[in-house]
Amino acid sequence: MNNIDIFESTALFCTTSGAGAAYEFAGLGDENAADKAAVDSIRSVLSMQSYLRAHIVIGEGERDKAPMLYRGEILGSGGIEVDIAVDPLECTTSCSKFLDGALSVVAISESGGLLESPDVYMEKIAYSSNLPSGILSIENSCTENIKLLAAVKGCLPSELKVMVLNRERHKGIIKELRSLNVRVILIENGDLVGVIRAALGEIDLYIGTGGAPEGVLAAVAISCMKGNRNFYCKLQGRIMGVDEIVKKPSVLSMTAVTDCWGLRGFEKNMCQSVIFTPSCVKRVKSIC
Ligand SMILES: O=P(O)(O)OC[C@H]1O[C@](O)(COP(=O)(O)O)[C@@H](O)[C@@H]1O
Repeated sequence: MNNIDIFESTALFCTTSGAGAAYEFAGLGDENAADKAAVDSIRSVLSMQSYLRAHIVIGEGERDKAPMLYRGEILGSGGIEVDIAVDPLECTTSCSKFLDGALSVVAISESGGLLESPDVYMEKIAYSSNLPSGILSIENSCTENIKLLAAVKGCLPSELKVMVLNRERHKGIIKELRSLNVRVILIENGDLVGVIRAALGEIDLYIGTGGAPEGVLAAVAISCMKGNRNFYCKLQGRIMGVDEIVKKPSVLSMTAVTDCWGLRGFEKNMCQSVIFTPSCVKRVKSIC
């Protein structure tokens, strides 16, 4: 087994375990209990590892004071030194309400491979990896980016589908999109999958401000895709692309707690995951 295979199986083990633990609380209206179950379960999986020494660089949960794996926490008793970015339960609200979109997510890289970031907000734009790099800028107005994207795609702004988190802070962006007749996909939660879907070309653009942990995890997925890495972000005043966030070959595993992006939610010890590695992107079913 090479390192990437080890990272892949460990990441999958973590997310299937986290998803199963969170699922116990799906629909019970207690976000923190669901989050804590996923956190505890992933922590115990990583603590058991005798072939990894895991350094947590992203442990989502600081911003909303949710249970979390701590940035700087070291788990596992030895072997390969790795960086881990983890969102034990992405879309906690969706899990607590038994709505679509809840996932358990873990990324693993060789030591020093992932950006270490606090759980703060990050501005993000993402578009298809089949389009040229750098045609849009996080510094442009939304209107400028839409006009540039429409010109490169040879279409009208009204033919573009743009995803935005439905938040008060995005009122201005949504107003600009409406004035251009763009089709706006307004989501209540889950910009991690939104950014990945834009990079895969399933939607034309993801734009807006969300969590930095979700941004780093999305960058890992995009670092594994063929083509251009069209994800740009602004974190604490610094503009970055995927290469500044992911510096070494990395893997990402996402397991559905509730139905999400074509993955069936956890059910009778069966779970569905999507795994991104430098050589492939695949969907897998496992028994847990
Ligand atoms: O809800 P906020 O504060 O606008 O933060 C946006 C972030 O929340 C999410 O929608 C869900 O994250 P949580 O599971 O931590 O609630 C993320 O996808 C997104 O990056």
